[in-house]
Amino acid sequence: MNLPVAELHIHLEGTLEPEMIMSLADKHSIDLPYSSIDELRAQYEFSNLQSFLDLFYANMLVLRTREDFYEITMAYLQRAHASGVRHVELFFDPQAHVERGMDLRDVIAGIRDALSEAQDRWGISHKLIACFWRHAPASEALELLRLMIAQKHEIDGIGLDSSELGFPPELFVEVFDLAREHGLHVVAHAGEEGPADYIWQALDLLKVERVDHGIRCLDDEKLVQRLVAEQMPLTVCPLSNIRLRAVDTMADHPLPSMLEAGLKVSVHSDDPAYFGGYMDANFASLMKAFNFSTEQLARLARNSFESSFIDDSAKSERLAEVEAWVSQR
Ligand SMILES: Nc1ncnc2[nH]cnc12
Ligand SMILES: [Zn+2]
Repeated sequence: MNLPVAELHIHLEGTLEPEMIMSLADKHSIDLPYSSIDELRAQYEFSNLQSFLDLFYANMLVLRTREDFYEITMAYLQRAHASGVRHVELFFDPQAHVERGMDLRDVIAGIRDALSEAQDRWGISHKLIACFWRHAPASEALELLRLMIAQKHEIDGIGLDSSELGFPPELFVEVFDLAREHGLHVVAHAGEEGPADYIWQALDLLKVERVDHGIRCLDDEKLVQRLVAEQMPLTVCPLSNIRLRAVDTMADHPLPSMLEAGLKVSVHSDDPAYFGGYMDANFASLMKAFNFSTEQLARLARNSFESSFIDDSAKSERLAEVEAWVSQR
């Protein structure tokens, strides 16, 4: 299809493919509880968000060095390039890596090396977003953010992820206030499994610029009206929603009605190594279920660039690529 898009909701650690888990475990002599890739793959059946997160956090322990972060980021960017991604805003979970003794500077340097190389090789532009865990105390996130600011870590924004239910955005007001004071962009997962109220909190208390997922907004008509009026971006992840059972089947996915309602939605891959594929697989699955028109596809692509944090002139260039794609259809 080759639709040019911005990938705005992708967790670096969620691109860790089973083959790389095995090879990194081998490289670092880490004993995994699986003896083969097939045995590992057999674990990839999820009943909800938490059942996925348990495996996701266990597997990412194989990432140990700056080179590992370079390798996983490069492998992702190569796939992204092949699936039409022209701009990426990459999430990573700093707490996961600090917790096992890594120096965050190595993590970020490895990721940044690959991002710069992809910019030179394929013209993919980028931003880097550190996501804090909502299942961990907000004081821990605050301490880490203060350190990242003091050490001038090269991040462009912060996000909020991990287990949603029981961990409302209101717990993280101080963290988000500090981030905004320092000119960082702010986004948060909200309304993936959690209630529409968490989306209100993300907007009113965290003052987010984008809501990650946000599909549960449909339970609250007033909220939908507000999101439409403000053209607040929602980064929707169709394959993720199916695999984590937030939605039953692709045919039941609310994306077409969200588009129809005038919500600023775009399509993203979340954790593609776990959910059955990258940007292209998400679009292929949507096309099979909904057979979107050229205009619907172009709207999703335009929304992705308009929702991104790239500057206005780069945004215009990317939007022109979408129009060129439309005119070739
Ligand atoms: N879908 C998701 N929701 C919350 N936290 C995550 N971390 C990685 N993927 C996530
Ligand atoms: Zn996510």
